[in-house]
This record gives sequence, C-alpha cells and structure tokens, in this order.
Amino acid sequence: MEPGPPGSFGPAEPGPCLSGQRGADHAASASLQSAARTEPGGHSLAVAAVLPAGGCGERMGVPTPKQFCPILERPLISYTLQALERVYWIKDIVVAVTGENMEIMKSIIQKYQHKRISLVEAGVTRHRSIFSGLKALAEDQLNSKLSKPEVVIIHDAVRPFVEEDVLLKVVTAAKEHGAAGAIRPLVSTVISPSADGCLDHSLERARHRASEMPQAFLFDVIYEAYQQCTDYDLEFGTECLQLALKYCRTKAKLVEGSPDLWKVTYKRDLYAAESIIKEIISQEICVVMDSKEDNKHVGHLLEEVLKSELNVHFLDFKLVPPSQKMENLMQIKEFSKKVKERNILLYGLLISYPQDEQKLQESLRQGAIIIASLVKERNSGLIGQLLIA
Ligand SMILES: Nc1ccn([C@@H]2O[C@H](COP(=O)(O)OP(=O)(O)OP(=O)(O)O)[C@@H](O)[C@H]2O)c(=O)n1
Ligand SMILES: O=P(O)(O)OC[C@@H](O)[C@@H](O)[C@@H](O)CO
Repeated sequence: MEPGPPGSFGPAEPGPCLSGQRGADHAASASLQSAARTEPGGHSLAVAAVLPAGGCGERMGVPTPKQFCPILERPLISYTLQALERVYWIKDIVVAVTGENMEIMKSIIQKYQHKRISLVEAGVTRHRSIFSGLKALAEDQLNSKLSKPEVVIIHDAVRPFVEEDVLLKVVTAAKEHGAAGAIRPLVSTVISPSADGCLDHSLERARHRASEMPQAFLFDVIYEAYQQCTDYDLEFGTECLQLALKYCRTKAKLVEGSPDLWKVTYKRDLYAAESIIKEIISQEICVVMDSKEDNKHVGHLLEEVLKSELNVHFLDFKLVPPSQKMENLMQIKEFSKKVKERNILLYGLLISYPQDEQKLQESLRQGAIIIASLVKERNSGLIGQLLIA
C-alpha cells in the first residue's frame, strides 16, 4: 500500500504527501485567486512568505528544536513548507533558521525537494528572525537576491496545517487594508493578575480573539514598522499586527481562521499533529492486488468493504498478473526496504477468496480490517511482512 496515489497534491516528493485543499471550495478559491492577484491593468500581485524557524522549542521539552521534530519520520517544518509550496502564487519562501541548524535545513530542502526556498540567519527572538527574513526581501539590502514583494505573508514554521483559502483571504485583506491576520475564538478566558498574584480582572471572552497565523502585510508597511520599532519590541513583542498599528497606524483586518491553524508548542501538539497527518494520508491509499483478471470483482468487493473501514476518499486498485512463485512474494521484502527510504510503507497481505460467497465476504472483511489498521498506524515494523486475512 502506498500513501499519496494520483489525486494527492503538490510536487511528487518522498514521504507522506498531504492531499490538496481540504474543505476549501475550488471554485471560490479560483475566484479569490484572480481577485487577490490581479491589479487594474492585469498584472499579478507579487507575494512572498517569511517563515520564522529559529526557535529552540523550550516548551516542547525535547533536545531537538520542535520545527525539526519528526512526524511520521518527516520533520515538522517540511509539512509547513509543503503547504506553502502548494500555493503557486507565493513566489518566494524565506525561512529564518539559526546558523547551527542551517545545514539541517538545507538537507531537508534537498531530501523533500522543496522549491522557492531561501534561507536567512534567524535572530535571538521571533521578531528579530522575522525582521531578518524581511531584510532579505527588501531591495535596499546589498546581498538581497530576492525581489521585493508587494504583499508578504508571515507564518510560523510550526503551524503545518495552513490551507490556500486562508492565505488568500489574508493576502486579499492585506492588499486592501495594509495588514491582515487570522484569528480564532478563545478557548480559555483571559485574566489580568494583580501584583500580589490575585485576580485583578478578567476579559470578556466573547469580545476577544486569539491571534494566530498566517498574517499578511503590504511589504512596505511591515518593513517600515520593523525598521522603526524599539529593541524592547524586538526583544519581548509577540504580535506583528501590533507593530503595524503602532508604527504605521495600520489597523489590520482580522480574518476568521480554521481550527487547524494552531501552533505546535507542547509535546501534546506533536501527537495531535501526527494524528491529523495520519488521518489525512489514510484517506488516500493505493492497493496493489495480485489477482487474476477474471477475479476483478474480488477487488471491487474489497473496495466496498474497505470504504466502510477507512472512510476512503480515493481508492486506486492496481491489478497485476498473478505472481508465479513464493519468491515473487519475497520480493516484497526487498522492495519495501527501497521504498521505505522515500517514507513509503509497503506491506504484503494474502487474502484467500473461496468460492463460497459468505466465506469470501468474511476474508475480505478481515483483509479490510488489517489494511485499515496498517494505514492508520503506519507501523514501519511490519513493512515487507506478509500478513494473512
Ligand atoms: N528566536 C526565534 C524564536 C522563535 N522563532 C520561531 O517562531 C515560531 C513561533 O515561535 P514559538 O512557538 O515560540 O517557538 P519557540 O520559540 O521555538 O518555542 P519556545 O518559546 O517554547 O522556546 C516558531 O516557528 C519558531 O521557530 C524564530 O524564528 N526565532
Ligand atoms: O509567542 P510565541 O513565540 O509562542 O508564538 C508567537 C505567537 O504569539 C504568534 O504566532 C501569534 O500569537 C500571532 O502573533
């Protein structure tokens, strides 16, 4: 079984490939795209993205900075890059990483064939890392190889579940208002403590929102704001929208974001991200059946039973000529080691299909249960093994 058969989205890169736009209406997206990117006179809007990825992930509580922590054996940041690369109208993606992680980042770009990526040195705070990314895009910098965009997206590298529709909304809004940011309803009430550690007052939750990412700005607005802001802002600030307001009197347009925009901060977030990614990739599987041509209906019966197990959006059957000898099956073992390098997990499954219809249904149901658990768990310990339903 292979994740990501035809129908997945984005460049053919190794490893779990998250399918394309989830939930966004393609027609709406197309009309948004044309509105967001064409100007009077028809030239398209130049859009770039800055991804701060220079943190150490202290709250994650592991030695590896969280942006490089593996999810299904693929670094978290690679999923975020994949999500942004899927958006063809973002022409440059500038990633800010620390000098010590530069080589790791380059190897990730190479292994997962990421495109349109430029790397800059991160700063000691998130704002300084973002500023470093903006400088790389500003044309007033000596070593700038990138052209200045009209609109720049700022998005945390540890927010992998970002879809084109919200990117389009913040870019469209930033074009009109100068700045825009995704927001979400508060889950907990915000309170203000007094100096003696007691409650001073609480904010009315319904009237407040959590500021999330992505955010977008007219490049000149946010670049000017960063150039003017104080060291205190750069050291302790956490909100880019506030910089645009404070230094450029630009009131950001707030855009309701989807629940998936959350930031991976604590270890629990990594487990949650892994479950979401497993759910995404388990909606698209490919079953290669070693079945004689005249037993095609067995494949369709298995497809029906599988759909009840996996809530499958897409199922692609490959019927291959029957394998002659047991050693052909042994080839699965060798082949599975090869494809594992591309983070594709291959398992063998023998399903007997007796003439008796009831027994046939039973073995197909057993087969579907095994396939469903292999896809959901992606247990790499079973690759190349032959399971029997
Ligand atoms: N000096 C820094 C600090 C943070 N970030 C980035 O800003 C994003 C959001 O910041 P946060 O979640 O706070 O990341 P960390 O600072 O790594 O986390 P922690 O505060 O737990 O150390 C992350 O992609 C992080 O890599 C950055 O580019 N440069
Ligand atoms: O403060 P942290 O570095 O954990 O994360 C940054 C977040 O504050 C930021 O991404 C959003 O709140 C939007 O500004």
